[in-house]
Amino acid sequence: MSDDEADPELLDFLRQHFAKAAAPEPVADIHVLEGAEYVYDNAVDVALDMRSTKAAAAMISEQMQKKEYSTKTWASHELHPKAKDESTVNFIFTMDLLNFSFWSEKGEDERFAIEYKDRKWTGYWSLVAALQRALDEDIPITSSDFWQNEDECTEEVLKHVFRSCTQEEIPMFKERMACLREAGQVLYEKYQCSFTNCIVAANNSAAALVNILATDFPCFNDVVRFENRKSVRLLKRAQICVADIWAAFEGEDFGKFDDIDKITMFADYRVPQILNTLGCLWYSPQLENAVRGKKLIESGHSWEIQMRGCSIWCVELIRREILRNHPDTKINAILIDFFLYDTMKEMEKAGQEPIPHHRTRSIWY
Ligand SMILES: Nc1nc2c(c(CN[C@H]3C=C[C@H](O)[C@@H]3O)cn2[C@@H]2O[C@H](COP(=O)(O)O)[C@@H](O)[C@H]2O)c(=O)[nH]1
Repeated sequence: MSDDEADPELLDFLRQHFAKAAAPEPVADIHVLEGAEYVYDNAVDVALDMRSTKAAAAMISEQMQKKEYSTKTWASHELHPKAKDESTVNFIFTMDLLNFSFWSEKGEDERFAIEYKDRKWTGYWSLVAALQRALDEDIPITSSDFWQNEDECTEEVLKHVFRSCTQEEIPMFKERMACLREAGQVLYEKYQCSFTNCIVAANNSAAALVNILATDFPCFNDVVRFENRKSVRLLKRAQICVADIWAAFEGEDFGKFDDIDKITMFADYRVPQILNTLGCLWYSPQLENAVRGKKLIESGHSWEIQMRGCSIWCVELIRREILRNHPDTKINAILIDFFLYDTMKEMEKAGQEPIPHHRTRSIWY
């Protein structure tokens, strides 16, 4: 057994110990869907088109079957870690701490990009490439001890980790450094410096792990106030972190969750774009003009919340429609989301973006 592989007896002992010590209140839910439905019911600038949503469900179900889309697809991505051990858990935690706001207003050749394995990587993949490159350079970028060590993990070292091969540096560098410092501090204070202890404390509950992330790590607490009257939990990075672990471990070992289907779509800036392209999401003329004009939409603006909330609700309706036609399907909101994101990236690569994604700069997605 390699050092990294978890000893089942030790895991059980830790599970018992942490399950008692740090068990959050019995978690019924992550309360994301109810907030998304509220936003959908009260949205005036975004609407769902049911006919297109039904058609999308049929297309997605058929395409996912054809491509044999499953949790295995996650590790098939060239840059994603393949090892089924603690090093991958730490990689995913680091990655999803920083998995936000890669978009740029510069052209394809000037935008922030990471050079790795003789290729230029942009967007989300630039983050994954930067982390892999740092590990290749023996920089312990996925270690929370390192993040906490201000003598070793200096701003200069982090600038080196995220150095661009263009003139544009990574967006929100300072916020990313703050996320690492904060997470390192929380892991030190509450989880013996290891994220795997958060997984053990969640006791095989995806909802519990999402709530641990949202409660104990402020930079994961993606909650908005919709039109000053309702607090809505969107929890995009907390949810995608749990989903990435579930997919990377194919639902086993560190990725074993009894309630994984409580996880919703991850409200980012790519899936709303493809849902709009598929005709599922409709924008009011003012909103459509703002998106097409690549206007900056402030984080927390009603338009932004309507696009994010209605996207979560739309993917839920797609999931229910697929389940209605295929009662024994394994397809859940996570796999639908992963499929839609990957499909949108293929369209982007082919230069087929009928409408841009919306422009909001924030650490939440
Ligand atoms: N909803 C959703 N959002 C996702 C992803 C991913 C990548 N997940 C990988 C894991 C399994 C999948 O198969 C993917 O290969 C990144 N993002 C978000 O998109 C934005 C980056 O966009 P761009 O700058 O164009 O790369 C940014 O907000 C980032 O947080 C996803 O899957 N779903």
